[in-house]
Amino acid sequence: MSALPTILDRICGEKRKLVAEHKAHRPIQELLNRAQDQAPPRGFAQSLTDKVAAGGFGVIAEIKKASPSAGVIRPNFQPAQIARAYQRGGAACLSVLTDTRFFQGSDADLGAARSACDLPVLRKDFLVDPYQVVEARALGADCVLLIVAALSDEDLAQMESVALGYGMDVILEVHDEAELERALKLRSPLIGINNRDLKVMRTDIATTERLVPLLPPDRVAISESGLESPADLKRMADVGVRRFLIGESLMRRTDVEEALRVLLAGACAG
Ligand SMILES: O=P(O)(O)OC[C@@H](O)[C@@H](O)c1c[nH]c2ccccc12
Repeated sequence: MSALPTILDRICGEKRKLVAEHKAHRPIQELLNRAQDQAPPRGFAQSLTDKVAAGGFGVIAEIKKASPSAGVIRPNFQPAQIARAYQRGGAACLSVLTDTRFFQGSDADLGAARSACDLPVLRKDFLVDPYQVVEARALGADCVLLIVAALSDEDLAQMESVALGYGMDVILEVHDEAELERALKLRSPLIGINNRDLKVMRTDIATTERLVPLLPPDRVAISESGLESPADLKRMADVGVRRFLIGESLMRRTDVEEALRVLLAGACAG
């Protein structure tokens, strides 16, 4: 019995073809050399922890022009400007969508955002091959996201070890109990609980509330997707979660610095 392909299957299928093309154009050795030439990663997990230790929230603010679920989110899209505004607004880290086909992002967006500020940057893409992890470091990325639903245990372990070998941080993204169990067999302490089900694109922040009690004490949760208001962040803080990945609700606002500042101030008050 074969289930219908999900959106995640489609995206990852296309990604595999793209990676094959990239490999033909740019041999891995060239990428390895470029990755080797990069300055060391800016501490991504550390930056989140610093904000939390100071009594605040660690926000990974996302730079994203469009998404499959929402279409175009931000028509006037200037990654460098947004990066600086996010930093001024209190972000701990940035996430930059580099997928072109579904999110209208690019590798160049990551470079532009990262060189415009001092924040550590997550390369947000659908990684299906270790080649893309090396590519991420060659682009200057400080962290990669590995989507447990999209990868075998072997691929996860291999890609994680390449990233950790470069001193990058790794977010292991899960959406349910079975995926969490697989993530816990890996080494990275950062567990991204995606409130959005990438198979059907439905979002419910109760997902974080359900999964976070299952995390052992040596892992830290990052609640991802669908977070919009100070009340949402307070609800997450009530179950002990103080690290967030926030995109669309900020990207829809003209002044993202003000939007982030207001969100954080509202969540910290009362
Ligand atoms: O825009 P939102 O709802 O605030 O969500 C941000 C982020 O969590 C979301 O973009 C995301 C989480 N995991 C992903 C994996 C691939 C692409 C995108 C994502």
